[in-house]
Amino acid sequence: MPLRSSDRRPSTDHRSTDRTELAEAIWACRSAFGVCALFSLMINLLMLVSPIYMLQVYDRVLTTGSIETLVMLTLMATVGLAVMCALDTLRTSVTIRIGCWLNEQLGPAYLACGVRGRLIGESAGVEHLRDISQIQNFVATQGLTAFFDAPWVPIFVGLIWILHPLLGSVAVGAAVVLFLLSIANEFATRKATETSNKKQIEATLLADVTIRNAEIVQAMHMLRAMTRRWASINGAVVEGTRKAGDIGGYVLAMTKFVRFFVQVAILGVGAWLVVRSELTSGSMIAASILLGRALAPVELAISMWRNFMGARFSYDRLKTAIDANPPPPTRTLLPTPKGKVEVADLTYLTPVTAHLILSQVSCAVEPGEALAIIGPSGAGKSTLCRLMVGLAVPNVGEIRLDGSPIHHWDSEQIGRHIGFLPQDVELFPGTVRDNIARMQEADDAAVVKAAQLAHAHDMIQHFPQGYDTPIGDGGVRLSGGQRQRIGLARAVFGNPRFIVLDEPNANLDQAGEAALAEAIDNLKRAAVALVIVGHRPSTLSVADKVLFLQGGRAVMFGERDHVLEALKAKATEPLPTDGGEKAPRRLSPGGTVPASGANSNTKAMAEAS
Ligand SMILES: Nc1ncnc2c1ncn2[C@@H]1O[C@H](COP(=O)(O)OP(=O)(O)OP(=O)(O)O)[C@@H](O)[C@H]1O
Repeated sequence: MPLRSSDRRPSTDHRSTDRTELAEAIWACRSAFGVCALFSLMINLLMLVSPIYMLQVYDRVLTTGSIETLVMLTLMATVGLAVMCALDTLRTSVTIRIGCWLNEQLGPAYLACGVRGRLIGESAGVEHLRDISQIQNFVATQGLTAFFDAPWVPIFVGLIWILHPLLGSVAVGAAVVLFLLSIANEFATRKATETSNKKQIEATLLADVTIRNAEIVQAMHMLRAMTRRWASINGAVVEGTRKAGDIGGYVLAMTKFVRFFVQVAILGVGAWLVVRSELTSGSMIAASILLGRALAPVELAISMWRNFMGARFSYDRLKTAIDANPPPPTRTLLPTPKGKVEVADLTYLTPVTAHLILSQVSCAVEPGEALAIIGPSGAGKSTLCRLMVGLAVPNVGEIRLDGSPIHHWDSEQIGRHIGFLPQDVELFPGTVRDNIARMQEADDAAVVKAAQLAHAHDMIQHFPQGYDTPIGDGGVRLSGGQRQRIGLARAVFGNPRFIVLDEPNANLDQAGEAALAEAIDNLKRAAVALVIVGHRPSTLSVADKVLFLQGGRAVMFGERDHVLEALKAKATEPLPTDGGEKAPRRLSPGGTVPASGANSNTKAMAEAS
C-alpha cells in the first residue's frame, strides 16, 4: 500500500534538534569557538601595545627627545588599541550568539527528553530550562572570555621574566597565590553551592505546584502550611547562598589585596633594579603593565567562579537528564494503518517499583468496531489505554496495529494515526482551534470537521470568539465537560485510524453523552477502531465488544451482549468463598470468557450495564 502524504518524512529534519544532545550541541559550536580563540589570540597580542609603547617612550623618546618618534609611536599605539577594542566587541558579540544558539538547540532537545522522562515516571520539570539559561549566561558573559584568555597568563609572565628574572619571580608568585586562592574558594564553597542549587530546584517545584493548585490551596486554607514548607526549603537555599557568598567575598577581597600589593611590589622591585642599573625605567613600567594583563584573567576567573560553578552544575544536571532519555530510533515508515488492533498476552509492571498492573491481558478490536473496557477502580483500564497508544512498553506480550507491534512504528508517524482522550483532559495555552489542531498548522476545514465529528461545533460557536477563543491562562476558563468535548475533537482530528477514549463521558451531561454516542457511531461508520473506558449505558450501547478487567486480569472479553449477560448471571451467583483470584484464562476470539475471579465488583458492573 502506498504511503499517504502525511506518512512521508518531513523534508526538513526537524527532529534533529531532538537528537542534538548536550555535548553535540556544544561540539556544533566549534567553529564559533575557533573564531573566539582567534580573536582572543589577536586581542592578547594587541595587549602588548601598551607595554611596548611605554618601553619605547621611556627608553627611546625620553632619552633622545625625538618628538617625531613619539608621534609615530602614539599613532601606532592608537591604531593598535582601536583594533583591539573592535576585536573585543566582536568577540563579545560572538559569545552572546553562542549562548543564544545553545539555548535554541538545548531547549527543544530538553523538552523532548523531558516528555520521554515523564512517561517513565521521572519528575523532570521545567527547572532544566533554567539550567539552559544558566549555561547561556555563563557563555554569553565573560565566562568564556576568561577561558580563552587563561593560556596567555604564562606567556605574559614569561615576557616579564625576559625583562628581568626577579620581576618574573614576583609575577609567578602572584599568579600562584591567586591560583591557590581560587582553589580554596572552590573547596570552601562547593558544598554550600551544591546544596543551595539542589534546594533551589525543590523550592521552585513546590512553589510551582502550589500556584498551579491555587484553588485547592485557597479553598482548604492550605496556604500557610504550603508557605511554611516552601520557606523551610528556601531557608536552605538562602543559607547556602549566604555562606558561599560570604566565602566568595573574603576570597575576592584577598584577591584584590594580592593584586594591588603585587602591582606595588613589581614597581618597588623594578625601581630597586633601576637604581642598581639592572633595568631601564621603560622595562619597569612595561613589566607593571604586563603584570596587570597577566593577572586580569585570573582575577576574572575568581570573580566569575560562582557563575562557573552554577553553569557546571547546570551542565551536569542537563547532561544526566538528556542522556537518560535518548530519542527513540528512527523507524521505517509503514503504510497507513487500517486500524486493526490486537493485544496479545500483555503483562505490565511499573517501571521503577516493578508492581504488577496488568497480567496476560488479551483482546482485539477491528476497524469500525468499538471495544468498551470496564472494571472496578484500579483494575488497570487506564494503564491498558496508555499501553495501547504506545505511552509505555509492555514487559511481556504485544500490542499490534495492523499486525506490526506498536513500538515498531515510527513514533511521529503513528501519532498521526492515533487519537487519545485521557481521563484528565489538559488543554494547552492557545486558541480552541490550536488545541483541536494538535497545536499544528492545519486547514480550517479539518479543524471544523473534527469539531463536528466530536459534536463540539455548536458548543464552540457559543464561545466569545468561536474557534479563535483563547483558552488557558489569560483566556476563557472552560468547564470540565467543555474541555472534554474539545479534547475529543482533538482526538479525532486528522482522521486517526485508532482512537482511545479514557472515560470520555466523566464530565458530560445527558446531552453531552448523547452527542458522544453519536460521535462514536460516526467514527465507527468511518471505519475507525475505538477503545472506550466506561460502563455507562450510553457507552455500552455503542460498544461491539466488552473487556472486563479486574485486578489487572482480563476476566471476560467478547461480544458485548455475551459479556453483559455473563456479568449479570455472575452477579446473581453467590460470591466465591476462596476469595482469591485464579490464573487468567485464555480468551476465545469473539466469544465470552466466564468470570474466574469476579467478586462483588462484577455485581456493580452488571447493575451499571
Ligand atoms: N506508574 C505507576 N506506578 C505505580 N502504580 C501505578 C502506576 N500506574 C498505575 N498504577 C497502579 O495501577 C493500578 C491500575 O491503575 P489504573 O489507573 O490503570 O486503573 P483504572 O482501572 O483506570 O482505575 P480508575 O477506574 O480509578 O481510573 C492502580 O492500583 C494504580 O495505583
